[in-house]
Amino acid sequence: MTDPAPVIEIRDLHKSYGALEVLKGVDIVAPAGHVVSLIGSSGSGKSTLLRCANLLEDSQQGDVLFCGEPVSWKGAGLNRRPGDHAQMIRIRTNLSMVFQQFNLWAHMTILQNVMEAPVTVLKRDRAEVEDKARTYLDKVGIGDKCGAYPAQLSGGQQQRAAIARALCMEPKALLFDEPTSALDPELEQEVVRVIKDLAAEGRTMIIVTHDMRLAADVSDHVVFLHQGKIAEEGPPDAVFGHPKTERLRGFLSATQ
Ligand SMILES: Nc1ncnc2c1ncn2[C@@H]1O[C@H](COP(=O)(O)OP(=O)(O)OP(=O)(O)O)[C@@H](O)[C@H]1O
Repeated sequence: MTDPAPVIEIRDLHKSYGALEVLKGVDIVAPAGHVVSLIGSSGSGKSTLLRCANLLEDSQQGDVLFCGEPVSWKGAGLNRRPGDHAQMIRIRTNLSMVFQQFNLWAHMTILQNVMEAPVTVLKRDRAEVEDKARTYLDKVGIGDKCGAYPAQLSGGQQQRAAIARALCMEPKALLFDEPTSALDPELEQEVVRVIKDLAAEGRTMIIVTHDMRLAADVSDHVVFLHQGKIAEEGPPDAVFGHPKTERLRGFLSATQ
């Protein structure tokens, strides 16, 4: 059976910061409903790749396609001009990102945080957005925290609020950048459960993670990045159960 149509396609992506070559020609495809996890040592370029995918960073070479449409700054003909803003917002709306450090607004309640971008950036109807926001907060298990401020929540609750905020954009795909790395182990599991539920619903996701169990449990495809290149990839059973390269075997034994 052939895979469903790709939602995200990354083709031959190259990214440098000055003389530092971080991505050296990376190809990744995330078909609709699939979960792709990116694993690899610190500094291998995982976060940079996600940031290029949703236009937080520009790349020097290669393409990022969203539902077949080029979204790299260069590929989309974007030039950081004011007129390009609308297209950038459309792309970011469809590729909603969850960050390691939650990035909630401290001066807003949890409900306001979740509603902020759909109401002020996307100009959606406030009452409809509020209904959706409450539904997504219930879904991630913190429906009773609508009126609380981020500082009044645990890290796990804050990250679940950040996931509700990403869902409230009604994106076509979710990008997670180490969503559990800033959490204590017991809080980590609350967030892992939510991500597993999203995977079971058939959401398209790319997850950068240091949590090999999470990658093994939720992924359709696992990509092992080493020094800016794909060193090995495949279904989780193969990557974790039968690693082919010495490099991946070394990485996996170091992370156990
Ligand atoms: N804005 C930047 N300017 C200069 N160098 C950067 C910048 N962002 C990242 N780098 C460098 O690029 C390399 C890859 O960083 P990146 O954050 O993508 O790695 P990573 O695999 O996500 O690492 P980690 O697992 O530690 O988060 C690192 O050497 C980092 O120092």
